[in-house]
Amino acid sequence: MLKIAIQAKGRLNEQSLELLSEAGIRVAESKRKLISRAEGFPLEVLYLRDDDIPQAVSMGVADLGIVGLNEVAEKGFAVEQLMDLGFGGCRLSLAVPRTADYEGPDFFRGKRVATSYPNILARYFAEKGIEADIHTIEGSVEIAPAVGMSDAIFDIVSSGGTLISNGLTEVEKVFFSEAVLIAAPDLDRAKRTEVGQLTFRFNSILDSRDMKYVLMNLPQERLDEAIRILPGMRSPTVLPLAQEGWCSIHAVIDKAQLWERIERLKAIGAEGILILSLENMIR
Ligand SMILES: Nc1ncnc2c1ncn2[C@@H]1O[C@H](COP(=O)(O)OP(=O)(O)OP(=O)(O)O)[C@@H](O)[C@H]1O
Ligand SMILES: O=P(O)(O)OC[C@H]1O[C@H](OP(=O)(O)OP(=O)(O)O)[C@H](O)[C@@H]1O
Ligand SMILES: [Mg+2]
Repeated sequence: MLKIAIQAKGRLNEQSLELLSEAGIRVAESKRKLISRAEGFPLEVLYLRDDDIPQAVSMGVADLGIVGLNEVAEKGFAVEQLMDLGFGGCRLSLAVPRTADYEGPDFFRGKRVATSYPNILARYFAEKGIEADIHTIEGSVEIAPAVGMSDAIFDIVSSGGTLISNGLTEVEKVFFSEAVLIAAPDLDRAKRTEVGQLTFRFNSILDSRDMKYVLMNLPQERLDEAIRILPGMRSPTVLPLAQEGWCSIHAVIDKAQLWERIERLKAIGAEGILILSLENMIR
C-alpha cells in the first residue's frame, strides 16, 4: 500500500487533505494519531512536521509527500518532484529594516542575516559572491533585527503583512515556492502504477480549477460566429431549443478568458448565460 506524508498541522495541512478529498480519498482527521488508513484508495497517510517530509520520502519511509518546494530545496534530499499542486504559494525573500539604506545585494557583505533557510540563502550569496554571516534560527525570524540579533532576515513572504508589522522591507525575492508532490527515488513498478493513478486524479482536479463550464441560448443564425469565439475541449456542444431558430451552446472556457468571451457572445445575441464550476476534468 502507498504511504503519503502530509503536514500534521500548519499552513499546508488543510489544503493537502482537501486535495485528497477531492480525489475521492477520505482520511480520518488526525488529532493525535500520526498515521491513518485512507478510504477510496489504497493509501496510508503519515502526519509529519513539514521539515521532516523530504527526508521521510527520500528514505522511503513514505512513498509520496506533499510539502513546500522551499523545504525540498532547503533540505536537499534526493526525491523526485512529480507535480506542482497550486496552493501554498509564497517566496523566500531578503528583508531589511525600513530605515536601512539599501542599494543592492552588496548591502549584505559582512552583515548578520537571520533565517530558517540557511542552505538556500548560502547558495544565493555564493552566486552573488557575497560573504555574509548567516544565523540559523527556527522561527519568529522577523523579530531578529528589532531585538539586535541580526541586521537583516531571509524568510517566507506571502502578503508581506508580517514584514510590515515588524518594520521590515522586502528587498530581494530569491526563491518562489508552492506545495509540490514528491516521490521516493526508487519506487517499484506496482507502486509507480498506483502513483500514476493518484497523479491522474490530482491533475484532473487542478485542470478543472482553471476552467468554467458555460451554457447559453443563441439565435441559430449566429452559431458560426459563436463557435469561432468558443474554444471547447474539441468544439462546443450545440443542442436545439424547443423554440424554432434558437439553440443552446455548452463549452468549457479558461477562467482567464472567461469575461472577454462572454462579452463577445453577448454582443452577438447570446442570452440566459450560465457559468458553472467544474468539479473534475479528464482531458
Ligand atoms: N504565509 C504563507 N503563505 C503561503 N504559504 C506559506 C506561508 N507560510 C508558509 N507557507 C508554506 O507552507 C509551509 C508550511 O508553513 P508553516 O508555517 O505551517 O510551517 P511550520 O511552522 O514549519 O510547520 P511544522 O510545524 O510542520 O514544521 C511553508 O514551508 C511554506 O511552503
Ligand atoms: O507575508 P505574510 O502573508 O505575512 O506571510 C508570511 C508569514 O507566514 C508564515 O508564518 P505563519 O503565519 O505560518 O506562522 P508561523 O510563524 O507560526 O510559521 C511565515 O513564516 C511568515 O512569517
Ligand atoms: Mg516546519
